[in-house]
Amino acid sequence: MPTEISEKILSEVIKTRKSATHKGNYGRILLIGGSDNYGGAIIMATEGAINVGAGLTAVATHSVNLTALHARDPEAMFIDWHDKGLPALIKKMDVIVCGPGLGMSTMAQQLLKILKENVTAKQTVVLDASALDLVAQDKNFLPSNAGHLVLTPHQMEWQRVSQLRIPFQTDQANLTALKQLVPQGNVTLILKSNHTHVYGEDGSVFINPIGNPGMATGGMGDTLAGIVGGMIAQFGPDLKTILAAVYLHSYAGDQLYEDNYVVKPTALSQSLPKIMKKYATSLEKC
Ligand SMILES: NC(=O)C1=CN([C@@H]2O[C@H](COP(=O)(O)OP(=O)(O)OC[C@H]3O[C@@H](n4cnc5c(N)ncnc54)[C@H](O)[C@@H]3O)[C@@H](O)[C@H]2O)[C@@H](O)CC1
Ligand SMILES: Nc1ncnc2c1ncn2[C@@H]1O[C@H](COP(=O)(O)OP(=O)(O)O)[C@@H](O)[C@H]1O
Ligand SMILES: [Mg+2]
Repeated sequence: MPTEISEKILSEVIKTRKSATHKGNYGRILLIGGSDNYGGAIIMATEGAINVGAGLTAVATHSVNLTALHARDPEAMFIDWHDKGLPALIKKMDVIVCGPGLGMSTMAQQLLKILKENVTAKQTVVLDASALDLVAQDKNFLPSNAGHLVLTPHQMEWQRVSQLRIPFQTDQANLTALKQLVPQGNVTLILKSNHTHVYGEDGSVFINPIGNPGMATGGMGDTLAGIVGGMIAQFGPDLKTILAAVYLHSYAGDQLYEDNYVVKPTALSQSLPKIMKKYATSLEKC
């Protein structure tokens, strides 16, 4: 039986910031995605990362998205995803989120190749959306040389990757498929649904008991990918951080659903700093 994630995970993971710190202490994250058709996806992922408090956020996307990105989120740095400086930038990051709005083009495939060639064991890679669809087409796209991998498929994406049709996605079958996909085991699977399951490196299984159908809106998963990446950038790649990110996303969604028919992903992101402040546990002041 999976263990229910509970509210206490938020105060366990979210820490009050010490005075003697700077942006360099809260992690560097790069988000790769946003084709000329799907710019909104990478912007929503970026808003997730910024609003959970990633120290430095950079975005590699199609140049057509630059103005919209900076108009909404001037906190984010931008690099054209064709830029020759991308490999060097990847090397500087703690976390790389790849996939929201990436698309399936030759360029998208090239970007996954560049990611795999430049990522190291010190880094965490979060793969979402199109990046997972490309892995489903060719397992060689999986950057398994990263220190830690986090996969965030919805059930249909997981069907494509694992070859398990949705009715057959039981916990046991999912764990077996995950082991086949990443034999070295440095992977966490966030299998999204109305009650998301999380599969840890050690074979542990968790279920998210909260969330609501107001969250069934395009961009909600892109936002989660950014939240997961931003939380890992700042609190480290432990399973607890990942569970807190999943819970926080749904908790924020539930707060908004109390008096909204639909939960807009951008509104969810904007509500995060206030919620996190409430759950921050005190550290000794320095
Ligand atoms: N504003 C934007 O730019 C947006 C861009 N998006 C991007 O569009 C690309 C395609 O992703 P999509 O997910 O839309 O398309 P997919 O075709 O990969 O999956 C969506 C379909 O899967 C099925 N499905 C079954 N179980 C599901 C579950 N539990 N959750 C969700 N879907 C389930 C549904 O029929 C749904 O229509 C990705 O790159 C994605 O990031 C989407 O994230 C939506 C918003
Ligand atoms: N009915 C629902 N109940 C709870 N959570 C939901 C519901 N529908 C969607 N969600 C959540 O919204 C997110 C949707 O992710 P995804 O399908 O990848 O969206 P997108 O690709 O459009 O950004 C997931 O985190 C999922 O758990
Ligand atoms: Mg998605």
